[in-house]
Amino acid sequence: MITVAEALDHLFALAAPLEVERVPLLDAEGRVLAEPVAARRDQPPFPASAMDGYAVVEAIPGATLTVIGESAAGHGFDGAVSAGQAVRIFTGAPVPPGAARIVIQEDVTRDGDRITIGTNLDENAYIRSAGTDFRSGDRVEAPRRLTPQDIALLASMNIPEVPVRRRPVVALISTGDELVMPGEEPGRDQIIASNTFGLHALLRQLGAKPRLLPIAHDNVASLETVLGLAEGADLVITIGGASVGDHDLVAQVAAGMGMERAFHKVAMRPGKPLMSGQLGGAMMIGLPGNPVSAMVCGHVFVAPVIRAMLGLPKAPTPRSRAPLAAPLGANGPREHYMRARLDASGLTAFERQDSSLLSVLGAANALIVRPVSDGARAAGDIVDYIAL
Ligand SMILES: Nc1nc2c(c(=O)[nH]1)N[C@H]1C(S)=C(S)[C@@H](COP(=O)(O)OP(=O)(O)OC[C@H]3O[C@@H](n4cnc5c(N)ncnc54)[C@H](O)[C@@H]3O)O[C@H]1N2
Ligand code: MOO
Repeated sequence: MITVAEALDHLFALAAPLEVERVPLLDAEGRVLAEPVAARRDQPPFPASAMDGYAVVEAIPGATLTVIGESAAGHGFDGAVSAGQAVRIFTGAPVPPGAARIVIQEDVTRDGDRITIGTNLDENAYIRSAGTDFRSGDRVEAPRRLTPQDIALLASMNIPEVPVRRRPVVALISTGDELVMPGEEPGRDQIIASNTFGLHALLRQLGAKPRLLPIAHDNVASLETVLGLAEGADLVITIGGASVGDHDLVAQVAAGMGMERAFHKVAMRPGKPLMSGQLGGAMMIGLPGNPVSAMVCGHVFVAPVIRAMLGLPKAPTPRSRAPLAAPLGANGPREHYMRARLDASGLTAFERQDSSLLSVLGAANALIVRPVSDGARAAGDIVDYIAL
């Protein structure tokens, strides 16, 4: 069995960044910017007022000035201001040449076209110089996943379209005679397919395009048919049938269809029967069927693969560190991803860690990562975890 780190290296070797496509800014949220983008203008493009008030050369307390015109946002004043004069100005409007500061209207009394400057002045100049936000040519660097804040910045830079990585198309295949879809009537020995749904949601969150294929039965012909339907996907994910039982046929069938296997079995818990390889033009990952195993492998392996396909750095799912709120026994020979709850007192692993328990996974907000052969841990010890 290989380690989790070795498995990730194999997966990264198979996961190439996808092509670049251009999308309108309105469709760019959550997409991964593929190339740096440069601002097409300065912002603000002119010195702009930060307040409603009067643009003046100098603000002498008690002085009286003549208002010679108005500068509003979108309609600047056509001229300059000289000593003894003021231009009525509003937030965002161009500051006329000659003006050195804005006196806010709260500090002024007005009588017709005359203003008198108050004696207790707010000293701020309230002028935003041209380019204080960004200059033409300033860059938004790539790769980065675009946030709503990034979209606002790019719009301000006058960039209507951005280059992003194509979303990876991921075929999701559940395998097993015992499975029916949610909403269907299960037979006596049947259960509901849950893993495909959890992974579908995870893949969407990661920015992939999941395609749910029909459930494959536990026989060679059915598996071949459904794997055939995955044609055109960038990544094929099978769920279940990965272990050693008589009906665990995924590795055998995939091999028969020409899969070049990179590895099968990883020293982790849950998730041991994980496999991966190259199947035709697609990368393939075979996930274990136990529901928690499939979801944990989704976070630990599928997520980094999708990020790599999107052109983000090839890196494990980020870990954080926190103290244990309760002690933990020693770990065995497999890296253990323990379902846990993180709150103000620290991390508490759930009592029940069986890999079939989706109710426990659903209650967890963290996976404590126990290294191979980690000794017993006391409350207060700092450990690694993955946030869920
Ligand atoms: N003798 C051994 N038995 C098992 C071993 C082993 O090393 N030796 N490994 C165990 C481990 S660890 C895991 S994990 C499971 C995984 O096996 P498979 O990948 O072959 O999964 P299945 O046998 O098909 O299913 C396991 C379990 O999960 C349920 N399942 C499967 N798919 C779904 C789905 N899409 N949605 C919901 N539930 C699903 C299935 O009904 C089974 O209950 O093998 C152990 N056995
Ligand atoms: O590795 Mo299995 O995934 O422990 O339940």
